[in-house]
Amino acid sequence: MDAIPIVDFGQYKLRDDEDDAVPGERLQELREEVRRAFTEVGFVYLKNTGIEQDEVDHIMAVSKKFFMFMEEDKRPYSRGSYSNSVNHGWVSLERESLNPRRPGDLKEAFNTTSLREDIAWPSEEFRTTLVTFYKRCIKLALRVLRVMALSLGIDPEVFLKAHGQIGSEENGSTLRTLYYPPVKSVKHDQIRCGEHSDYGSITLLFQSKEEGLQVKSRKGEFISAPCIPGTVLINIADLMQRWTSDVFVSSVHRVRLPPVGDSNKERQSMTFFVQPDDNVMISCCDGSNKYPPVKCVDYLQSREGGLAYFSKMTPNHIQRRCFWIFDYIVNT
Ligand SMILES: O=C(O)CCC(=O)C(=O)O
Ligand SMILES: [Fe+2]
Repeated sequence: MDAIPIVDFGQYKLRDDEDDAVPGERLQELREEVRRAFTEVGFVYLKNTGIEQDEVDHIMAVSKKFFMFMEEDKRPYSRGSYSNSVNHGWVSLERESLNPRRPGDLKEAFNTTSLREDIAWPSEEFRTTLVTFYKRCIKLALRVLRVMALSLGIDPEVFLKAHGQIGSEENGSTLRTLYYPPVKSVKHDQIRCGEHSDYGSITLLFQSKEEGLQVKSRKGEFISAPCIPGTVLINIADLMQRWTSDVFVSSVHRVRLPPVGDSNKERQSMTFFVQPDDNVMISCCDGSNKYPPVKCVDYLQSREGGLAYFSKMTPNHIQRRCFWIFDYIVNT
């Protein structure tokens, strides 16, 4: 399978009146399709999830109001300025290179990592909109995780239990709203978002209609993953690949520049990066010893720039990480 499949999630869509635990038999077809997508491509479009395109468009419109603020009005909300939530807040243009061999990504982002009441938000509208959507994403993510466990023939609670504290300070799951501004000047090799795979368990991805997202197929070619209105694109992340002993694959993806002639087109997207609870031990779910057990928070920190990881990085990568840490220290 080379294309990203579209799977109908209607059997298990978010409904106000329904409990999360739907009998496994009702999900029979769904689990087979999900297994196929995640073992062969690592990405799937889910339709009929209960999250409608209007809702997504509205959150992007509210996010855009923030991205349109003057630089100095965004700066107080920078990532690094929230003492209890290091990953929460605004990430400025070119600040990150998801592929460290490339110059900084041509994107801005705002991470919602904490739902605490006592943190400052740029506006009440922004806060309620993002916090409400964060909670909607949790509900959908837990349903997807349940189907994934069923599709592997393991106890359906295995993944759910490991995400039992999602939405609290004991779990680092993050809703990221992204803004790709019109492209004015481009450095050599610079793109909107460099090649990378995500770190945690799964990612829920929502896009505006402007194309750019590409996923690396098993043949090693980048295939385009456009917005299909009304669907949610879900992908496997690295910790889930490890957890499933490489049965589910975490695929590399990127966001290319707009085609010449469309460079004034901005783009928006939102990602909900789902992670297990910080203190959960992740051991291969098939009972094998393919990878030794690892504590979730240790794994994620090593991926996000822990010292142990420095030995594997290129000088360019180390330089960027040091810059990020310096930035964090200066801002706190
Ligand atoms: O903007 C997109 O479509 C994808 C962004 C992404 O892959 C990420 O932030 O991890
Ligand atoms: Fe990603």
